[in-house]
Amino acid sequence: MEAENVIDIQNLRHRYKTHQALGGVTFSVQRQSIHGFVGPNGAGKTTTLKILATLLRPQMGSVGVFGHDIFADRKAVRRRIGFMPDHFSMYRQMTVFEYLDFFGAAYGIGLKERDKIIGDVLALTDMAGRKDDLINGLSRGMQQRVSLARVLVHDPDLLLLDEPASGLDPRARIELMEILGELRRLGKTIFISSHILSELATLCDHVTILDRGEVKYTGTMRGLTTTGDDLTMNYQLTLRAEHPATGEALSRLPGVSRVTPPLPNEPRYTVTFDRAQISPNVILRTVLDAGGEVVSFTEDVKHLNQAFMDLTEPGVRT
Ligand SMILES: Nc1ncnc2c1ncn2[C@@H]1O[C@H](COP(=O)(O)OP(=O)(O)OP(=O)(O)O)[C@@H](O)[C@H]1O
Repeated sequence: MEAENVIDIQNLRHRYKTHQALGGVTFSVQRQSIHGFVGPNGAGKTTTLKILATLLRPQMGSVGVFGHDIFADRKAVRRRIGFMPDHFSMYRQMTVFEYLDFFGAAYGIGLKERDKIIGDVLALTDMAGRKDDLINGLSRGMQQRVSLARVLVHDPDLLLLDEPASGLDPRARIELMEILGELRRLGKTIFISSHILSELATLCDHVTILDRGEVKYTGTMRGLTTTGDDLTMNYQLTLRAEHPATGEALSRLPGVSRVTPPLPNEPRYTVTFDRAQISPNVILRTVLDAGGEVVSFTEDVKHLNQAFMDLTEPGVRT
């Protein structure tokens, strides 16, 4: 049986001469999740990714990938990971096909099989029409896709992507996110770093926030944005027109601790409740029974950027 977690990091520490880059990092990544790894400049993201990619030896702590020790079993780990660094490597004078063929050969894939695999990864990254183009002449977004295609050539189970969306325009970024969503559907686990939490919000199901070498949050994306302790919830209720009877009915409900009155000319209420005692469905039914005409009823999530600011400290670590 394979380990439940694809990545398991326990108390990882890493120091560059006098500088402590990672100060006891612990988190895990579940199979077939898209796990965001977010932190400001100098947080230690690239250091962690390089360790996971077996390019940097961990100094203290334990790092397991698919149940293998990252250092003792590094050959077994390398076969199952695909690492995309934060910069595009050389080989710009090659065509897209030559580049992928080169890496396929380096992985020991035979000629015939290579042609098929390269065809598949070019189709997946939507680069089939560019296979004879020189890498040098491609846009940054296209180079990122080639870089991703390269990582896929040996069909790894875990993708380690260091800031793949940096420098991309909004369209290229959205297209990249769509490709990553497709890769997850194909059964891959994706660990992806970024400076920007909101950039990963719709893509990732889990996130770890790192600041100055320390984990500030690790868990579900949803857990990050629900307010306070996990049982207290806030919902925004917007009515077509002000309707005092609805507000009164909600205030009387057991489990509802607060109903903020609507602003003048804006019939929007914030309903705070304990979800151990009452469900959003019961609240909505109460509103309808009271005669309120509902325009929307949605969870009021703490804004992602605010969550990020709350968890990380000001200033850049260099
Ligand atoms: N080779 C190195 N020698 C000395 N210090 C280093 C080295 N590599 C990284 N550092 C330092 O370690 C800390 C963590 O760097 P790292 O590159 O892992 O952070 P990061 O989160 O990836 O940052 P960024 O988002 O800016 O790329 C930083 O303070 C950085 O200056």
